[in-house]
Amino acid sequence: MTKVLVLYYSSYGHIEQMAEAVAEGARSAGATVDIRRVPETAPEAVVKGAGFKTDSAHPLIDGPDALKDYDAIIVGSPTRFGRMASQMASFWDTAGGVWYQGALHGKVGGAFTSSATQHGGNETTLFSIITNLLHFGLTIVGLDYGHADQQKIDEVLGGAPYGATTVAGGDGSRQPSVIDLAGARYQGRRIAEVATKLAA
Ligand SMILES: Cc1cc2nc3c(=O)[nH]c(=O)nc-3n(C[C@H](O)[C@H](O)[C@H](O)COP(=O)(O)O)c2cc1C
Repeated sequence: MTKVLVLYYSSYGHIEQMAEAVAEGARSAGATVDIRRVPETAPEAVVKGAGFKTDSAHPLIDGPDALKDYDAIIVGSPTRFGRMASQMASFWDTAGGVWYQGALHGKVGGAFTSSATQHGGNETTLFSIITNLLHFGLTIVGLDYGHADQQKIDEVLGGAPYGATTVAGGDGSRQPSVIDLAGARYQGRRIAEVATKLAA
């Protein structure tokens, strides 16, 4: 059975919700899915001062070698100054041994993100994740226009051909919408389907 890892970091829960939707989509394609977080690396004073969410039902990933156990790896991170969060980059920066072994070559990958504003850098964040994954040899699957609602313009929404996104608002009060979550599910399903086909 195809094994999918949804690996994420989330300070305020938007990416956590998107991760669950991505996982749902992958499961709907028949895959076995694990959702894992990367460790918090911000100082305690920042975590407390900025009100980061510290509780989660999802366990931490058991080190970089755990990446080898999956057919597909889908990475989610909030936007930080137009790129992935340092917490996520920091995890990948410990995976040099996995890179050296070429252990992820040919696996399927994808990216999803959240930003405060619609044009605050979510697409460049997706590409910062995708760039990282390409270095490890993953074959990237985005969010194709089969998720047709990404073309709507009558409401604020996330979603780009490069990956599922959501828009949190300047104060973080906007939650992932029905369409944003549908995009995340669609991408999860598509990635699991591609991974299953490549493994056949
Ligand atoms: C240090 C920092 C930098 C950020 N940079 C951006 C940014 O460049 N563009 C943007 O739209 N939002 C930015 N944000 C807002 C986050 O992207 C937003 O809080 C996040 O998408 C919410 O997702 P989460 O609930 O999963 O943490 C930033 C937030 C922080 C704390």
